[in-house]
Amino acid sequence: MGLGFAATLFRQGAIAGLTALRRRMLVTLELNNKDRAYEWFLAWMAEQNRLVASSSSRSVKWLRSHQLSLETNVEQRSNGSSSVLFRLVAGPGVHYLKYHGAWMQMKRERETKAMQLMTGTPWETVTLTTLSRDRGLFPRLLAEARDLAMRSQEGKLVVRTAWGIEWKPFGQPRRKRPLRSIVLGKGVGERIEHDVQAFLRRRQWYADRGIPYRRGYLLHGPPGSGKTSYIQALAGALSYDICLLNLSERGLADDKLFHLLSNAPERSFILIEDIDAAFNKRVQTSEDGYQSSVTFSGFLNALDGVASGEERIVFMTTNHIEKLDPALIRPGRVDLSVLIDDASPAQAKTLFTRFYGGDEAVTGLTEEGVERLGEVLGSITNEEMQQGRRASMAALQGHFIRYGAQEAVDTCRELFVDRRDAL
Ligand SMILES: Nc1ncnc2c1ncn2[C@@H]1O[C@H](COP(=O)(O)OP(=O)(O)OP(=O)(O)O)[C@@H](O)[C@H]1O
Repeated sequence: MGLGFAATLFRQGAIAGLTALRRRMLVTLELNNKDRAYEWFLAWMAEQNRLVASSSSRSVKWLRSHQLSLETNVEQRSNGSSSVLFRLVAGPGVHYLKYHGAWMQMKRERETKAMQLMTGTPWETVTLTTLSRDRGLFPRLLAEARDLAMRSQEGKLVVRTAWGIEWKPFGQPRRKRPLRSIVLGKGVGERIEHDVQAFLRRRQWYADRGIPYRRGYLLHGPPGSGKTSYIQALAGALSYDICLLNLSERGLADDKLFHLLSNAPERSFILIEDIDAAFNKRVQTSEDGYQSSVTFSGFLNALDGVASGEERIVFMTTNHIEKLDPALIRPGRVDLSVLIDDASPAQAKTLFTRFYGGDEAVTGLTEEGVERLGEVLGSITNEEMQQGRRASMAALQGHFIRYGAQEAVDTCRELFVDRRDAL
């Protein structure tokens, strides 16, 4: 009996001792996939896996990951083409690494029974454990992971879409499009750009007057005139992201919409395209007849939002401004409304020069081509244009991609078609 008692006492003592030792000696960090740092950390691990294999990692000298998961991404190259990339990330299980001389255990766990209600993805956690007493180790590691994530987005445009009540990146960050590659009517682009810049400079002015710090823009005009392209290029030029909101998305309801608009990531434009299709009868119906549960008044409420000091910039586009409810376009919801029209002869000429100007083989032709293009376009009378004989910038772009300079000029008149039904 005495022996048994002593053995139990010893066991309990050992357990308590071990727990105390673990508490004193081990430092643990838990990350879950609700946090942005979670993705950054996994990407950092994947990168270290690659670097350690080629002995070029500066901070990690040793890494063993036997369980890997595959992540497939599409990357856009600078010439516009894209390629599929495979990335091996640390899968669920235990991994070991040596970071700045300290051994660490990394454990990735996936909760299989419970899901995140709004997004339908399983809960995941990563637990990092180390014996090192250096308290700065984890912050340093996370900062490295964050910097790596930021570097991979530098010079790129991140487009996010709503995923439940969260904004998640849609595909890989895209190459930014230069603002000057969008050729708009005289002063049109500058007007929008200056307005946005003036708004961004006046945060304090809004705060002093207690006005909600938000601004709404409506770009209207025929299809293919560059509305969406301009907004994306402007976001890129100002190093903003785009949050693309589709109001006819299944499962989107007033409360979720309100949450999404109130919790958009900082430095992002919220872009709502074809707003006329969404609410022209104050009911939201998608192509297959599905009626979204977003109501018109719910949408207006979400646009107005809670009066917080958070910056919010909303861009809406439409082909049919006349179909919009006046309640939607009143100041406060739409502060600047701009017409982005079909190609004027001047725009067509600028686009022509952009296409063929840098091409050595046709440089001689370019000036002459622009002249001739001007003549051809000039021969389309104002009356004809008013009758609807117009060409969209998208059509001109397609034409210039298809033909050489000479042929493009010779055949461009046929681009000017009757677009009255598009207007
Ligand atoms: N003003 C422009 N300058 C240069 N390219 C243009 C311009 N307008 C359109 N394009 C080209 O045409 C294509 C379609 O443009 P975009 O989607 O921006 O038009 P949109 O006005 O938003 O059309 P929609 O109203 O149908 O959404 C893009 O590839 C873009 O490069």
